Amino acid sequence: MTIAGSDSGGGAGIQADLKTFQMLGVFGVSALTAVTAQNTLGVQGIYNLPPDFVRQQIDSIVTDIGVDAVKTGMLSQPEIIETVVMAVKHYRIEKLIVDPVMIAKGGARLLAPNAESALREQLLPIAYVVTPNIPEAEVLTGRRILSIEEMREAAKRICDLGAQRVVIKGGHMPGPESIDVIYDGIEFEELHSVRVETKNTHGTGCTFSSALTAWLARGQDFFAAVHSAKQFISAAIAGAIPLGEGHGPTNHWAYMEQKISDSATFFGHVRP
Ligand SMILES: Nc1ncnc2c1ncn2[C@@H]1O[C@H](COP(=O)(O)OP(=O)(O)OP(=O)(O)O)[C@@H](O)[C@H]1O
Ligand SMILES: Cc1ncc(COP(=O)(O)O)c(N)n1
Repeated sequence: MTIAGSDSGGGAGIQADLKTFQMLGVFGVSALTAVTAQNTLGVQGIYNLPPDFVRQQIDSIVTDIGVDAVKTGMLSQPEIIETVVMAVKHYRIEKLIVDPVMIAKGGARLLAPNAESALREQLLPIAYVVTPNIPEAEVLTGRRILSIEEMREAAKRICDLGAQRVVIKGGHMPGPESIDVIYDGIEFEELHSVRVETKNTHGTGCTFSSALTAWLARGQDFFAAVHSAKQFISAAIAGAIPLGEGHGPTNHWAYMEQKISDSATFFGHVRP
């Protein structure tokens, strides 16, 4: 399940999450927190849903269909965070993947400033894994992050805040490689990938965290799931789609296309 906002542009938010779940063979369900009028140029409008109605959607899903893993994206308001925290505790959801979405690429706030403390103090302590980008990790820890060493220190601090595991995404750190730091509370790992020169990176964070959620739902262990999610996002960025005038979306079917062309057979037929 994804608990997140709708991106009318289809590259981020609920739409990115459900497309990713589908590509990875996971049945996606959703609880919407907000509806955005959004395209590749930015966010033109935000309509928050009432917290009670967010809870109602979660109740409808969990009491009937059930969930193997839950991710959160845009949570917008402190009241929505409190509602999600209560529901996660009530249903004893263990695999909670928190993507602490704060600010969209174009600069629009997707989390009210007065919701940051609720995210830090209430949501992080119940997270199985948190996936901040560098600016989000800076807000969560209150420290600047300018190096890999500082990414590691931030990961430790985020675990000290109560999260069980952390992936700090390095997309915002300049350099020829995009380096993510993974920490499970005991061991660190760094994931390196060649930085693709593209402006079409709308939705990279949502897509990465939903791929991670899908692999965790499928039962992969933490480090393996992060590696698999990285493969998915790397293919999606390499094959990103130049739609619109601004930051175009990543390509949610690129990973599967790659897998199909890598394999000699497709649906049992030998490829020509
Ligand atoms: N230009 C790039 N080339 C290769 N990998 C990238 C690039 N940009 C981001 N990534 C990778 O994409 C994933 C998402 O990272 P990123 O830091 O962009 O998340 P985000 O900031 O939450 O996304 P957004 O900027 O869309 O809000 C990470 O695995 C990161 O290493
Ligand atoms: C509804 C919504 N949710 C999240 C994001 C951030 O997306 P990302 O960090 O993946 O670019 C967004 N732009 N819109």
